[in-house]
Amino acid sequence: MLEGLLAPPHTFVGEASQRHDLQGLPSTPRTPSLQPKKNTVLVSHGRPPWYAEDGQRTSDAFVIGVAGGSASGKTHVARQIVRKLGSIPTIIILSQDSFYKYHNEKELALAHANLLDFDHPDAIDMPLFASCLADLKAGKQSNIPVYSFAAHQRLDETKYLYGATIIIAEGIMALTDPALRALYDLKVFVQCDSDLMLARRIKRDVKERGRDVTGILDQYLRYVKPSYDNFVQPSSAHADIIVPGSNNDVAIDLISTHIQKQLKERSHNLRGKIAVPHRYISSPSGTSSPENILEEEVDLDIMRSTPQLAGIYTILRDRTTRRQDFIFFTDRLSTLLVEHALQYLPFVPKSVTTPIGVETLGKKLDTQFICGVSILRSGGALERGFRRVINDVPIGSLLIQSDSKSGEAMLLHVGLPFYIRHRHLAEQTYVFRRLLFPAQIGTAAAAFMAIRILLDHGVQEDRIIFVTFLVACQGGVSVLKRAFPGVKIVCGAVDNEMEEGWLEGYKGEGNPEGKGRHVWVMKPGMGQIGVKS
Ligand SMILES: Nc1ncnc2c1ncn2[C@@H]1O[C@H](COP(=O)(O)OP(=O)(O)O)[C@@H](O)[C@H]1O
Ligand SMILES: O=c1ccn([C@@H]2O[C@H](COP(=O)(O)O)[C@@H](O)[C@H]2O)c(=O)[nH]1
Repeated sequence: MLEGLLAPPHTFVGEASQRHDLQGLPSTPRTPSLQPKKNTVLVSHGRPPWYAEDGQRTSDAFVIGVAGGSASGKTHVARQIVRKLGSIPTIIILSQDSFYKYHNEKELALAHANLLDFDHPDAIDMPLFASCLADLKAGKQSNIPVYSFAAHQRLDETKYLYGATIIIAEGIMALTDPALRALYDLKVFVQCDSDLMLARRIKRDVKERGRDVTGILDQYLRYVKPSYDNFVQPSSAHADIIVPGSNNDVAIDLISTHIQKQLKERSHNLRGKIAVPHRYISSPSGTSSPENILEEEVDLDIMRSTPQLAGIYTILRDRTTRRQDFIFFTDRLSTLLVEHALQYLPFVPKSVTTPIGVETLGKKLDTQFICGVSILRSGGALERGFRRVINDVPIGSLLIQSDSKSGEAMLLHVGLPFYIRHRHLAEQTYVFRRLLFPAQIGTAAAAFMAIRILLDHGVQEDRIIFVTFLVACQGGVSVLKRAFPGVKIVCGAVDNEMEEGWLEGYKGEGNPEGKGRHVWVMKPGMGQIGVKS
């Protein structure tokens, strides 16, 4: 009995990362709903690899700090930069407003009477702002606070963010704090006339923040203007670029060009490096079979072949197999694989008393922290087996696809379970195992990316168990093990390697002239698993 195979209670706070497609956005906003949202990972066409062949991250996110008075146009500048950058894979506009401190009853009463100073640097939780920004810059996840302007309060939820190539941190105090300034690659100050800022603030706060004109003016004279003069305006001395608060298209063009140049210098082509078969495997000596090479040199756990296992694979490879049989045997195979993979979970001795009163020593699972992550869409087939073997297990998903032009793996969606999203859980779980499910390891590019994502979140390498139906390319899997030696790879079968090929006449997305397409194909005669769904 697998006692203890229960998920911890799901006390979810915060949302999964929301992603917004920027493709097709007009160059000037038409409706507010088309504005790039703050505190959300904005995705254009997917995120290409952000790590090298050795599995290590190649660079931090590029961070821009944008400061200026209230309603000077900081958000407008940030959004225009996002629009101009268009094809940048992933961007976050991180707002300092999220980091206003929690207010007690007394402070709330003052806030609603416009008697609380929100414009002093102490009103903002600067250490939290800096640590969230530092995590995001370093490619880690962050669960940032959510603040309500209408309620003047930090809410009981957080927002999960992960995976930005560029971060624009904006706020009135974005340049006042030395710890924040140290995180920026580019510092921008938006300079605007005070009367224009006041006029804009009245319009905006009435429309968007549930305020009345008298209250806005009281607050402005008491706190906003003095703070601007004492703290905000002086911080412009730290800026690399001063941008005007209106008619600022030229300045935004210059900033965008600078960012593009910086990113170009950091870019690289990963796939060309990791998809080389046999790159790290010495050539087979004598009669070594692919299975032996993989088991000995790559430390792969290939399930022992039994007549029943061979029978299942034969059915799955048979082109005449009916759809319902294919699904049935896929489920059976996934159950066998997951049962086999459970050996990597920690078990401790447990003594129980039997119905006839005899004490007997057994085992019990020594962790509650188990979850699954599927790589969509092929990994979905293994989920059923996983659910059958482990009760109530949370399963997340990653959508990773190859770019039609470059062949590079592209991350399109991250939907991770609660305790991978929260770093303190991921890091403290010394008994934690994560099961990761691609159906088939081919070039390993998607598997490589999936492992990097888990490591970015704080999951320990030796607690990642990679379960797959088929290893189809020796080169791919060896590169994977070379980069992440601690990861366990469990598979049911090994097929001959895949070949890189050129599909002549392919006409489609990214290739309108039909000049052909770079593809990976199985060598002639090889069966395919997981294509009949
Ligand atoms: N360059 C600009 N041209 C026209 N209107 C602008 C410009 N910059 C900002 N605004 C308007 O001013 C208001 C406040 O701008 P916003 O970017 O929200 O300010 P901040 O983020 O600095 O508080 C918004 O209604 C915005 O549309
Ligand atoms: O509960 C709150 C918190 C803040 N404010 C005011 O907001 C601005 C900063 O936001 P911008 O988007 O940069 O304008 C600041 O001047 C505070 O006075 C608030 O009114 N209520």
